[in-house]
Amino acid sequence: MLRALRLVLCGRDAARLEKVVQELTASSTGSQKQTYTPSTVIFDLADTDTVDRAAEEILKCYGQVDVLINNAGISYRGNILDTHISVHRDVMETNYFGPIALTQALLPSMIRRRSGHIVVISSVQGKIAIPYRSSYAASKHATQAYFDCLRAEIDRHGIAVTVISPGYIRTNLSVNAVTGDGSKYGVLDKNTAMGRDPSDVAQAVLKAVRQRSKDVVLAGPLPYLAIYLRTLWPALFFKLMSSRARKEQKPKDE
Ligand SMILES: NC(=O)C1=CN([C@@H]2O[C@H](COP(=O)(O)OP(=O)(O)OC[C@H]3O[C@@H](n4cnc5c(N)ncnc54)[C@H](OP(=O)(O)O)[C@@H]3O)[C@@H](O)[C@H]2O)C=CC1
Ligand SMILES: CCCCCCCCCCCCCCCC(=O)OCC(=O)COP(=O)(O)O
Repeated sequence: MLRALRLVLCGRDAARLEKVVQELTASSTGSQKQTYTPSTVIFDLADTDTVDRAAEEILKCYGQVDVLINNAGISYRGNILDTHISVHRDVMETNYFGPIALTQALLPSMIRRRSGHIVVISSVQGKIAIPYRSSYAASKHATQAYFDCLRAEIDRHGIAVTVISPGYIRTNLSVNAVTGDGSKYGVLDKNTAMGRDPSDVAQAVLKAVRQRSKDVVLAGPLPYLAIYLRTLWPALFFKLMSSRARKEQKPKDE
């Protein structure tokens, strides 16, 4: 039996979301799957005061949320000595407080239905911390911890939690990253440009949802090794990270 897909796309840029709606509508024309025209809800995830209202709007679209995918995020480039505390707060608002506020606002309706699936796109940097990424790695470690706690707490209500930890993906993440003074980094890093195709990552996320996986690392052998090293041989991992920090040292560090 064909199941109709009902999407609610959320973001802070109405025009950009509208473009996605048009692309999805055009790509589903003539396909086998029956797809509703996606709905949109516009809000800034970093403004946690607006998240409750956004959650109400999301629920009004189709009356329920089966799968919540927390994907929005922002990265950071900088050394800690030059980073204003407000930058750490801003990154935490988008990457941590926003997703947890939205999740908590939608949870009661899932618990009432004893059904639902919460997905969060974390990062390999939710499992290991690398130099010059302090705010970002901290926000992703916090994300990992919160959603691991949540999984344990809501399992008995029949709700699944999936944490996805990708390595580099070919997107605008590095271009949109903030620096220590809050300005935009604006550079497409080589690692990002050579990262995985976003649609491959999206397919892997859908597979994880279908399999109700709890924790998925989508990365190559080196990040995997680094994750194991951090647990099994932390002294070596810390040494490698110090050496990496020295090599990447920016003039302002000196
Ligand atoms: N690219 C990579 O190498 C990796 C990415 N990830 C994670 O993947 C997720 C998606 O990032 P990616 O697509 O790569 O990066 P992009 O910068 O290309 O996209 C980030 C998305 O997040 C949205 N966003 C950012 N801040 C807010 C906000 N305050 N409110 C609403 N939406 C917001 C952006 O919307 P807008 O267009 O309005 O700015 C944009 O759609 C992030 O959580 C990131 O940490 C994880 C590992 C690797
Ligand atoms: C003797 C054994 C040697 C083993 C060497 C292990 C050490 C190798 C370090 C590998 C570090 C991998 C970092 C991967 C980072 C990553 O994939 O991050 C994903 C992102 O979220 C990207 O965000 P960014 O803003 O940093 O582009």
